[in-house]
Amino acid sequence: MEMISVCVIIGVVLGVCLLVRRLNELWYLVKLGGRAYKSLPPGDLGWPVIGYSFSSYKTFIVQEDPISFIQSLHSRYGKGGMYKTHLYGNPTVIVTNPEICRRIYLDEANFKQHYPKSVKILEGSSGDFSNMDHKIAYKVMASPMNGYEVLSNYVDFIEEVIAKGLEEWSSMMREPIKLVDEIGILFFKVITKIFLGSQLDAKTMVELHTLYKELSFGMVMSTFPYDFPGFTFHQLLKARRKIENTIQGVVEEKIRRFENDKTSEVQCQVDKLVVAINENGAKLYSNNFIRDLILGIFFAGHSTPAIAACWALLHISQNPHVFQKAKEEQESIIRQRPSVQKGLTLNEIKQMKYLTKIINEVLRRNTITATNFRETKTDVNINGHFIPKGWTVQIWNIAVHMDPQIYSNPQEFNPSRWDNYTPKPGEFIPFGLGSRFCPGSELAKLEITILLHHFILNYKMEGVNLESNNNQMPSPRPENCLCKIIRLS
Ligand code: HEM
Repeated sequence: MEMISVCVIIGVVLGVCLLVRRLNELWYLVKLGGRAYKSLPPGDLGWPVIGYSFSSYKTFIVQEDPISFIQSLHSRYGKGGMYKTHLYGNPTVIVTNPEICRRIYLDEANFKQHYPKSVKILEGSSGDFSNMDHKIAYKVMASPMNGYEVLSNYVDFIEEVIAKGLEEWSSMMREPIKLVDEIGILFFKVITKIFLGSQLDAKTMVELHTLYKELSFGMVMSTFPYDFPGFTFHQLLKARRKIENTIQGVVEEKIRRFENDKTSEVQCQVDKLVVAINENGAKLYSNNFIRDLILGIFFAGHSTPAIAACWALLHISQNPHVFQKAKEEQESIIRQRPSVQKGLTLNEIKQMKYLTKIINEVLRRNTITATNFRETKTDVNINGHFIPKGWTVQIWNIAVHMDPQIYSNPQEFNPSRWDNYTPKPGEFIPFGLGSRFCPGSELAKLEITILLHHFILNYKMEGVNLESNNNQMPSPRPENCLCKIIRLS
């Protein structure tokens, strides 16, 4: 009798679980209607509210293996490259097929950028930046970082910062350094110079760098975006306010300089924005716009290229044949240099064909921006699959780059796979595509190239532990990589 009761209880519990588990499906079935529901991409909406958020969290944070999440979708629902799911409170379609990723990136009529609230925090608090027409805002962001002439102007400065940085790290030989942080500080110097004209003092630079680290950590961990003491989101807002205050101080100082001295020289992008006026003589960009623009640019402008550069140093140090081939190329370029020439030129950088392959391979193998987010503006039909208006679409750049049908043996770090290889459209998307294509891509590649050039010719690395301490969020990065940089005699 007792046995029967236990079985009944277990049966009821399982039945209830099964029913609850199906509630999300039933909710969308009723909401969309049977036909529309059936033409959604294959997949599973999971539990009510939480959907598959915990699985996604587990694969990124606990297992540090986002590809296993995609592999399980492939094995359960086929390799169509579009899967419905439910993540972080939103019905979501995950896209892993290169052609569909490309199509979504380029389709501004049907898709808009959409990030979780914790990431949107980067837009700043005033709304002046996010409400600005995107084409204008993009031009303001991209113009100081693109084009042959513009970039030529930065080569000397970047080289100086990097050469000094490497020298300092090697002089602290007994103390291992946290590589990704140290490179981040160097690249921070570059981006502040480009946008502010001068560098911030060392203390402010380190403070900002630490606050930005808090920000990126909080953006990931803040699963509940509510501003209550004790919640990560609360800490996130506090960090952002501190960053805003510091940047605001810098912008106001510049405004005062131009007010006090009308002939003051315009030296950098922020100067240009501060003095810009419209046809009626009114200020073109509000102070809040400028502050929020800088807040976002500083975030994007130092951490992502630093992570890529760190991976590059680790890979070449762990692959002696790659290091040797790269060294031969660098030495050959230096041998051809006129004796009067002091430093690198952009023309020399353009000759670094093998180094370019190394950087491409890093951007593929360690896709820094693993996913990008969009939202459907209207009901959309792609390859016979229906995506309802208002759904989130996650473009999985990392899945494209780790697809064995596109890149054989994708786990292998192999710069030579780029010999005579041009990826098909959508198959290599480290910087996205379309109107939101990363405006800092050229600058990032320039910084990484100059760092590798100096490292390969003059230094080596010791004490690397590539296998452990990687972190997948917010970007796949060798978070805790400690190493020594040693100058070759
Ligand atoms: C290896 C380094 C970098 C990687 C992998 C990277 C990746 C990306 C990607 C994938 C996007 C597209 C986002 C989307 O479509 O939603 C993007 C946008 C952006 N990136 Fe980068 N980025 C890097 C370096 C930089 C640098 C150095 C800067 C500038 C200082 C920068 C500034 C930006 C900005 C401002 C956007 C937003 C563009 C917009 O929304 O219109 N990035 N980046």
